[in-house]
Amino acid sequence: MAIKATSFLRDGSLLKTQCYVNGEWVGAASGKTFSVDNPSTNVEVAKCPEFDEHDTEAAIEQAQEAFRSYRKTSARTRARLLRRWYELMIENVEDLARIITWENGKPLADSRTEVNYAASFLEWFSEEAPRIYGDTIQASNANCRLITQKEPVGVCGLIAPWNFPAAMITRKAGPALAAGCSVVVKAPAEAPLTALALAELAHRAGIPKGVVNVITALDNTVAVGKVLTTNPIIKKVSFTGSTPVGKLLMQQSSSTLKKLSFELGGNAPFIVFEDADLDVALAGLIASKFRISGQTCVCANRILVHRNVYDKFISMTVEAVKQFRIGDGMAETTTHGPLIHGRAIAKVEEHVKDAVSKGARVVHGGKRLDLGSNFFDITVLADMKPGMKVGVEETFGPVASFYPFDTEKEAIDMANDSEVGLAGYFFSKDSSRCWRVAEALEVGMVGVNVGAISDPAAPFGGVKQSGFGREGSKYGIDEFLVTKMIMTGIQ
Ligand SMILES: NC(=O)c1ccc[n+]([C@@H]2O[C@H](COP(=O)([O-])OP(=O)(O)OC[C@H]3O[C@@H](n4cnc5c(N)ncnc54)[C@H](O)[C@@H]3O)[C@@H](O)[C@H]2O)c1
Ligand SMILES: O=CCCC(=O)O
Repeated sequence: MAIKATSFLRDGSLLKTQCYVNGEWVGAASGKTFSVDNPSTNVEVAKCPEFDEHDTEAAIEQAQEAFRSYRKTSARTRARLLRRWYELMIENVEDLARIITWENGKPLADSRTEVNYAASFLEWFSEEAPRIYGDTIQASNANCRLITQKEPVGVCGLIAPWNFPAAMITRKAGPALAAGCSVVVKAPAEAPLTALALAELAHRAGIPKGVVNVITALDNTVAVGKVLTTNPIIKKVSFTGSTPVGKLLMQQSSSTLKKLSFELGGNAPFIVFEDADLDVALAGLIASKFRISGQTCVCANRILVHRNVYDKFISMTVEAVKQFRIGDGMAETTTHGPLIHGRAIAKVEEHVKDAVSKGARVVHGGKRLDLGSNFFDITVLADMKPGMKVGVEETFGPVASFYPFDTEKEAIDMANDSEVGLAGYFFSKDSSRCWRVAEALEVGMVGVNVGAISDPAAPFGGVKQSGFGREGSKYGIDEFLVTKMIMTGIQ
């Protein structure tokens, strides 16, 4: 039974439960809906439309129509629209944060941080929009003049995950709109209300109808994804999510050779050298490992600690996690909330059991909590060994697993022993080592003596099976642009 949100939102009209297509709020043609549940309580918070292939195709066609005129707007106009969208997010931080916590479960403080982070991508790309440049090139033929100009790639399909239901959308929609593209956003089924609230703010910001479209689906996710990756109108797919789904979408997108950027899963190494400042390393670990209970792609997943400081650093970690307050994300005192759903809990539980069965030691936590079906205790595992599932797969939960090492080479080899390469962190006071290790790590992003690396100014993305393309930064807009060469013959 859906609960009324107006009781805890200042502006109840931000809670939208229909899809946003061509500037209008619409349901699925079939009338079907799916339910969105609060992970803290498992209580249904809303129902959203179950879009199917036909609904999706209609949204894509509207986006195509909008693209024809939007691509011709001036960069300054697009900058102002994005700026206004940004300002509206900032004016509504509290309501947006509450919607995130309601459907995603993360503590309110984390949700507020996410809204500010998400808005920062709109601000950043409002500033990038007027700074799209081409080149003047010396043609080989003296009778020709050669320039390049950047053009918007076209209608984009944006597919985002539930763990950052605001930021993973603005990090794509911001550069897409700045470049002059229109978008069809497939909101995550677990947390679609945030995306719909963002659409409402885009509407209020005056973004022309059809430029931003937000659609929802649960059971039809695969069918909707198939349309977004095969429909010839879509020229670009930007996907953030797991590596297995990324592989499927890449295969599907090959049928029409779409431009792609894929932000996929991670398995971040976090190395603490003997010469590290352990207090700094601990602060970095708490920020990296336990942010939204370990459900981020850049979470430390394998904590490699020099044997001489191994026991001490584990004790320090246990003392720190004892201060956490696990509970319903809506309570201001909560520091760590539930996991997103039962499948996430089952995976964490399986990883812990697997590690223990192969000789790992549970130093803290290790089990479900009696707070609701989606709560798992903050867990610290010691004596980890290669081959345990925690080290091989992305756990995506509150499990800190510690591996001892003896030499720098051993640490680097262990860190690089992964199919994926998104983020990596290490802590050391030796500046030569800092350069050596930063350059040796096979990842797209390195945190040196820092555990929080997310910044709209920084290029975010991975190598290996963590995907390709960069979001944020001066590079993020290129993902939504194509280069046109114009050669002019002169008489
Ligand atoms: N690299 C990054 O920037 C980044 C950021 C956040 C999350 N992630 C990754 O995302 C994963 C967690 O998110 P998730 O559980 O939502 O991932 P997921 O891959 O299951 O889903 C991501 C999105 O894709 C949709 N989806 C799933 N199957 C689809 C299909 N066949 N066609 C079209 N869409 C489909 C989902 O509904 C969701 O909207 C983790 O692996 C995490 O590391 C990566
Ligand atoms: O989950 C991955 C994204 C996290 C971030 O951008 O900080």
